[in-house]
Amino acid sequence: MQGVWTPDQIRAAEQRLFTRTPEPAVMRRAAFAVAVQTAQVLTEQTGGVAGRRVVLLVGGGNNGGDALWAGAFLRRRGAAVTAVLLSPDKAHPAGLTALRRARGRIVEATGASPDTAGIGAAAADAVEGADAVVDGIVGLAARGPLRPVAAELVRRVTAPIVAVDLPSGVDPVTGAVEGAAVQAEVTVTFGGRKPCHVLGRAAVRSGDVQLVDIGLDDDLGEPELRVLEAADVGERWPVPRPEDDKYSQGVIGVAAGSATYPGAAVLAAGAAVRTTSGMVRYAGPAADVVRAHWPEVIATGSITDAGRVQAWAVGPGIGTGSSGRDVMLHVLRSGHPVCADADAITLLAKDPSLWDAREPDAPLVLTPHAGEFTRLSGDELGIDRVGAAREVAARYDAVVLLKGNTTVIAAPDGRVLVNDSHHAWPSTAGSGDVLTGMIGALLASGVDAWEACGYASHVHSRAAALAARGTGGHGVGAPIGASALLAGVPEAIRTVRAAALA
Ligand SMILES: NC(=O)C1=CN([C@@H]2O[C@H](COP(=O)(O)OP(=O)(O)OC[C@H]3O[C@@H](n4cnc5c(N)ncnc54)[C@H](O)[C@@H]3O)[C@@H](O)[C@H]2O)[C@@H](O)CC1
Ligand SMILES: [K+]
Repeated sequence: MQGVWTPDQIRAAEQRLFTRTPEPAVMRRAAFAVAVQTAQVLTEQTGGVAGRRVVLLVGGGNNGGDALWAGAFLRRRGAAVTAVLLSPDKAHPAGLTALRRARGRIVEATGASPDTAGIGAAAADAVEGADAVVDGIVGLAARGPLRPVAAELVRRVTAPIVAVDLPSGVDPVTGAVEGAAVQAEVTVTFGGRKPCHVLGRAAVRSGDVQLVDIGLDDDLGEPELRVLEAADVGERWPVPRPEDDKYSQGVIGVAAGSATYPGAAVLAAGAAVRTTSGMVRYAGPAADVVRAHWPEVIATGSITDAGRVQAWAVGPGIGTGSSGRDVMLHVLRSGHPVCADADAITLLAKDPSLWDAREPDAPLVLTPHAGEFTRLSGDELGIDRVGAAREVAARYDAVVLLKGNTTVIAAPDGRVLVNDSHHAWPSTAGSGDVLTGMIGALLASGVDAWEACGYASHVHSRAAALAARGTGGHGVGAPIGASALLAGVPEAIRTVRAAALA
């Protein structure tokens, strides 16, 4: 599991670190790692470091200081280094001295012979001719979109960029990207990942995130967000043990679909079949169609005849009328863990009396997309998706899995898991029905609700990528439907289990 800390948490930890290790020593360690990564990028792209042209974009804070020091280290490897200063009077003094001593070149962004955008000729030439760029414009202190000169320089870069701490132009806390922002090849970050490395478009802008140990670990405290790695998921994925039988692994009930729209039922029930080896029951008007697709599912027409289950997956395609409401009453009164999706969420949002049917201690998972989330919360979903999911999770005492390119999974006690798949293959009709079946099956096998959402979400996006990219998960990929995603689930489970065993 990877931890993610807010800039405030990182700064507080840094202050404690500086009582043991002097700040300049910490900065040099950070900058050295930036230099190593830049050398690697240069070698990959141009076959070497000596004689290659490196441009440092240097803002007026310590982020720029890191870049200047990195430039001094790169001079020792023979690179030709030009620092472009965005705030010449605020540039980090010790970093500037180090670069000068190493015979780096220093120019001002808005220096002599400016062009129509106000960029000086020397800076414009340097950026245009660079083999690699180090982005030290702004780091933890970033506020709002990039200022115009910085934005203009970033737009002009065509060389690969190594971002210091985070790609300039993204919001460190929310991951929002408004206006120009660096698209990094690699981001070298220090002490702990920050939210922008794992949230939304900023995660994509970060490229490959390299975490450098600067000695902060003991001072960081509880992370703000957590990210599951393949091995975490594989380690805990339920598989049959020698002493197991079909009942001991959990029986899941699926209440989804309708006679007119049986697809949701087929997908959710099929997902449950492929997620664990326990038993799957289906209750609803699509029983015949479900049985025809999945002979292993015990299907019945009415929820009252469903038989014993250990968890329910409910909602996709059940409608928002009185029969859907009856289904909701039944599953909420059962006292078993429930994963409520789609129409189940709409029903809960429009009919608050349904909440009274819920057994107070039974875990409830809500898996809204943005529109359903708005119905639940009563507010438009803004940029702070993490805060919004946390608030709704606490309000309803439920685990909230907020769908989107970055999936946010908030527990009622405030813990948040984030799943950013760095691709969008799961965004296809029916994909949510598959996720619901997967979460339900994990709940039935006794996995904690918050963790079940994290595991299912991770495997779900992995399955989509495998399906889109073909065997082995490589290549450019082609659009998939939810059935293909579902077919990718077993291979996705194999890959996470292999990671756990490696
Ligand atoms: N404190 C330390 O010794 C360490 C700090 N580290 C570095 O220090 C950074 C934080 O340094 P600072 O607190 O000095 O702050 P930053 O360097 O992040 O930013 C400060 C500067 O950016 C400008 N700025 C803010 N928003 C901007 C925007 N939207 N467009 C353009 N410019 C903008 C500010 O006016 C200011 O000049 C970290 O990100 C990391 O790179 C690392 O060296 C590790 C150790
Ligand atoms: K930066």
